[in-house]
Amino acid sequence: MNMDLNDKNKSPLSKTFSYAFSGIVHGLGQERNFRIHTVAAILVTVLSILMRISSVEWLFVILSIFGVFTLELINSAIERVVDLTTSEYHPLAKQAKDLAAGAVLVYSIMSVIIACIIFIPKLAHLYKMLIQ
Ligand SMILES: Nc1ncnc2c1ncn2[C@@H]1O[C@H](COP(=O)(O)OP(=O)(O)OP(=O)(O)O)[C@@H](O)[C@H]1O
Repeated sequence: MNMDLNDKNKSPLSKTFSYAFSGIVHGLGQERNFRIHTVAAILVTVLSILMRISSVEWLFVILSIFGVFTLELINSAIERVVDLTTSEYHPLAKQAKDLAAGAVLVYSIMSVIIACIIFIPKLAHLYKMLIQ
């Protein structure tokens, strides 16, 4: 409630940004999966720089990284809404959480496929050069 009073002087746009930003910070702080995605994103970014990937490849890497983060945030939001609705076991609560988790998994699988398409040929080429 105090936060709402303090925020009265802010413009609606800056409020929107600050709420969205606090959601991201909360996700990073509270969600284990979010931290795993952050480590993976840093590793992929470093590998992309080292491998000097093309602009088009960067677009796919960026879409993969931001897509997983976005879906993970939506998944966390759905988990909280479900928990707010019921603390009892309910088949629909299970379906809602499993569907949201499934969405993250589907996108993560796509991201891994993209990473394989981009990096396996480059790593194979590097390996060939090293053993020659
Ligand atoms: N109220 C509920 N009713 C029925 N099943 C539930 C309920 N809450 C959770 N579950 C089941 O337990 C699983 C784990 O739920 P939980 O809320 O612990 O999320 P989680 O998988 O730990 O998510 P994360 O690791 O991202 O925090 C859900 O995917 C769902 O199958």
